[in-house]
Amino acid sequence: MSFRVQPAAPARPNRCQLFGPGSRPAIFEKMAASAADVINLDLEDSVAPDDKAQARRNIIEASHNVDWNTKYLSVRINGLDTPYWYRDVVELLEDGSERIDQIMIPKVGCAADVYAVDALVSAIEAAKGRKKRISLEVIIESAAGIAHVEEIAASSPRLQAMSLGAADFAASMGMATTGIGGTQENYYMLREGAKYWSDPWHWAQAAIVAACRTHGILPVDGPFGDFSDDEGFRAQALRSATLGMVGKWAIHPKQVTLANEVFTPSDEAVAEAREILAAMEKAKAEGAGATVYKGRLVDIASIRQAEVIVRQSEMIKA
Ligand SMILES: CC(C)(COP(=O)(O)OP(=O)(O)OC[C@H]1O[C@@H](n2cnc3c(N)ncnc32)[C@H](O)[C@@H]1OP(=O)(O)O)[C@@H](O)C(=O)NCCC(=O)NCCSC(=O)C[C@H](O)C(=O)O
Ligand SMILES: [Mg+2]
Repeated sequence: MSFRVQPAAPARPNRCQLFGPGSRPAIFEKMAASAADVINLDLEDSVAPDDKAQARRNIIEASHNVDWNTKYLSVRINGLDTPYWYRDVVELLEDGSERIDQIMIPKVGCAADVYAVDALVSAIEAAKGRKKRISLEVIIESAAGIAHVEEIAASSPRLQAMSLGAADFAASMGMATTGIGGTQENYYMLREGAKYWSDPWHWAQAAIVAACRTHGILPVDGPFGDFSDDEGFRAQALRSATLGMVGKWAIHPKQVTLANEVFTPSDEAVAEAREILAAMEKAKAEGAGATVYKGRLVDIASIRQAEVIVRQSEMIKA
C-alpha cells in the first residue's frame, strides 16, 4: 500500500439507482416504494425542453410531499453546456426540501465542471441556511470525461459517486452502435471461424473504478437500455460487480430486483469469505502468512479481498 492510504467510499448501499423523468410525477410514489437504494429524478435527457420548468416544480413538490423513506434522493440536473442547469440548482436548493440528498451532474468533462456546481451549491446552502450538506454524483459519458476521469474523481469533497453513461459515452466516442450497454454484435474476436464477443465498455469501467477507488468514490454502472433482456442486464451487472462497481442504474422498475441480486453478496460468497478469514486467523496463530484453502493459495492479500465481501454484506444488512 502506498504511504497515502486508499480512502474508503461512502458506507451506504448503492446497489440500484432507479431513474424516472421529472416530467412524470405519476410514477414518483412508485419509485419511492421500489426496492432501489437510490432514486434519480431526472431533469436532463428524459425531459423535453418545453417540460423542463414544470419538471423542476414537480420534483420540488415531490421533495416535500412524497415519503421517500430511506431512499437516497438524487436529482439529475441538466448539463453545463445548457441554459437550464443553474436554474435547476437554484430552484431545487432554494425551494426543495431538506429531503434532497444529492445532485447528479451529467456529461462532466473536467474537474472545473464539478467545481462550478460545488460553488453554486455552497453559496445557496449558506444563503438559505440549509442543514443537510448536499452531495454530488457525476456521469462519465464523454471522451473528455474518460480522459480526465482521475481529476474528476478528485474534484470535490462533496463527490460520492461516479457512473458510466453508456449511451452518451458511445455517441461522444463515435462508437458504431445504438446499443446502451451490453454485448455489441460487431465487437468480437475471430478464432478458427468462431466468434468470441468482447466487452467494449470494459476499459472505461476499469478506468472509472480505478479513479473512484483512488479517491474514495462509489463506482456505478449506468443504464442497460434493453429492459426486456433480463439475462443481458444480469450479465452486464455481473461483469461490473466483478470489476469493483457497487451498483447499476435501473431505467425500468423490473431491473431493480436484478441489480439488487447481483450487487448483494450471496450467502455462499459471504460464507466463503468468512472461511478464508478463519483460515488466515489459524495460519497467523501458527506463524504463517499463507495457507491452503480448498486447494488454492490464500495469503494476507486474501484477507483484504475477503473483507471487501464481508464489509459489503454487513453494510447492506445494517
Ligand atoms: C422506459 C419507460 C418509458 C417505460 O415506461 P412505461 O411504458 O410506463 O413502462 P411499463 O408500462 O412497462 O410500466 C410498468 C409499471 O411500472 C411503472 N413505471 C414505469 N417506469 C417506472 C419508473 N422509472 N419507476 C417506477 N415505476 C415505473 C408504470 O407506471 C407501470 O405501473 P403500473 O401501471 O402501476 O403497473 C419508463 O420506465 C421510464 O421513463 N424510465 C426512465 C427513463 C429515464 O429516466 N431515462 C434517463 C436515464 S438513462 C439515460 O439518461 C442515458 C444515460 O445518460 C447515458 O448517456 O447512458
Ligand atoms: Mg447521458
